[in-house]
Amino acid sequence: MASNSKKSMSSSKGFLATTASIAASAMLARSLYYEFVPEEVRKSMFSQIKIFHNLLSREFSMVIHDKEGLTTNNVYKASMTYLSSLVSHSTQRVRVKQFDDDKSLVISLDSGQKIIDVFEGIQFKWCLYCSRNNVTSKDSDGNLSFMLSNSYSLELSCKKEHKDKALDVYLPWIMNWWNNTKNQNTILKLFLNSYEDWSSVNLHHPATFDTIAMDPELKRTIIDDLSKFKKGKDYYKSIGKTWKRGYLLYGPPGTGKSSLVAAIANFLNYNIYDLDLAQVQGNLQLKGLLIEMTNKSVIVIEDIDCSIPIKNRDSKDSYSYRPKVTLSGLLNFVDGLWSSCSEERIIIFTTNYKEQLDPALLRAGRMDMHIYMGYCSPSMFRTLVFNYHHIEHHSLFEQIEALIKDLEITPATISEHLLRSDDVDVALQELLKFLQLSKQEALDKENEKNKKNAGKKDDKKKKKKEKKNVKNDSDTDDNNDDDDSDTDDDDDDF
Ligand SMILES: Nc1ncnc2c1ncn2[C@@H]1O[C@H](COP(=O)(O)OP(=O)(O)OP(=O)(O)O)[C@@H](O)[C@H]1O
Repeated sequence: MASNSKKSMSSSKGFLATTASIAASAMLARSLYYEFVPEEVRKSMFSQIKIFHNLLSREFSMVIHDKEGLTTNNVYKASMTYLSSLVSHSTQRVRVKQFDDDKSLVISLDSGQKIIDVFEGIQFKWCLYCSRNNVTSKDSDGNLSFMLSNSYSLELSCKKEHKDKALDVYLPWIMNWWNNTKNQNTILKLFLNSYEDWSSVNLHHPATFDTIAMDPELKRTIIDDLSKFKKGKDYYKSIGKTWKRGYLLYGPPGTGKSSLVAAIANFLNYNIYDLDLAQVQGNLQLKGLLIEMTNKSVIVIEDIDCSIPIKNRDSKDSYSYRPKVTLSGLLNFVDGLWSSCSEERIIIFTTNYKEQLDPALLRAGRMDMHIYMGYCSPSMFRTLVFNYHHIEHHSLFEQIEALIKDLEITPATISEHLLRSDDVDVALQELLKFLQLSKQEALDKENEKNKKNAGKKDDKKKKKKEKKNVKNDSDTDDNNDDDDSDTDDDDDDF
């Protein structure tokens, strides 16, 4: 550990300066807090840290592991959340990890990286360590499989003379800070995978069920389904099912599938894990990513038809394809044993081509709801106008809606036109022109097609006629031949 720490010191210099100034500005608030640390917080805190007594060193240090068995250690959570609040002010790139049972954001530093926090004039050094452990698991057939899992620990150290301050004031202060901040509203996160890690950005997608344009009845059904799911902990337990739900969103591009995913996350107040299967090296890594995800999350795999080889399970061709993640690996991910290691999750697949998916993915019970996102209807148009211009009536609505009924226009295209001007009259005029033009183009195409078809029909008729004529000719010839032969015969007879 010591050599690791030394290595990382130099690389974190710029960051330390930022941290120090933040720490100084937080000082006043701290002194108000730490006097009110409840006794039970202090007691449970001491059970979660390991103190090291090194008689030869002039430093005091303690280690806080991320987990005790399967439960995440609260002191670790609090410390990491606190450190992340310091780090989030710096510009350095960090990886983000979130804890299982609450929404507190945690930024995990690179292993070995140090943070120095100055508290009441005392320097406290924090260092994060990561170790890889072998985890053994058994599948339903009793086969053993092994995988590597990361475990983290934080080391806190300071001069020996400040040991009491660290244990009696600094750590309890952090615990108290955490208890006070964790109930505040947090910003949702969008997690993206790169190989075996997740990184995140803030999710600021404004889509809600109010702004999604879709069939009102279908919208109500989805909202009811999600509400039932959210309150369903006991229900899922009573029926012996993992507390999760699967949705398949399908339809042409630009009909709002991604927007619906964001609306679902905003509705449930869940983070989104946007799983890119192309980044995953194999089924084992997929399991690893699954384990890293937290409860209360929406997992989305976009364009599932492009992500996984279609119908690859029985096909001999699958050997030549060699997919990184196989269909069976994905099915295990969706509802295999490993998927039950967490709860309160929504899994969403999106596709433009539902008919191309392997039936195994569509099987009843795997994806609980199949939701079709279609072309814009008049009622969807009204939702979009209201979103962008906050109006419910306009003299052009009737004309526009009549055209929308006749055309296959995506909500994305309508949105794009509505956004072209802040002036609703201008925007709707432009949209009307565009729709009229589209209608004209559609009519021209139709006419062209009809002409072609008519041409083909004429050709066919012509060919039929020609064939008939040829046949008639040959029949006549045959008859003539017959006549001839008769004559010949006659000749012979003669
Ligand atoms: N049903 C809808 N309701 C509201 N806005 C929509 C809808 N469909 C599309 N939009 C608008 O069009 C944009 C693109 O739509 P979105 O990305 O959600 O479509 P998609 O179906 O996921 O497309 P793709 O299949 O290409 O990923 C959105 O940002 C949104 O502004």
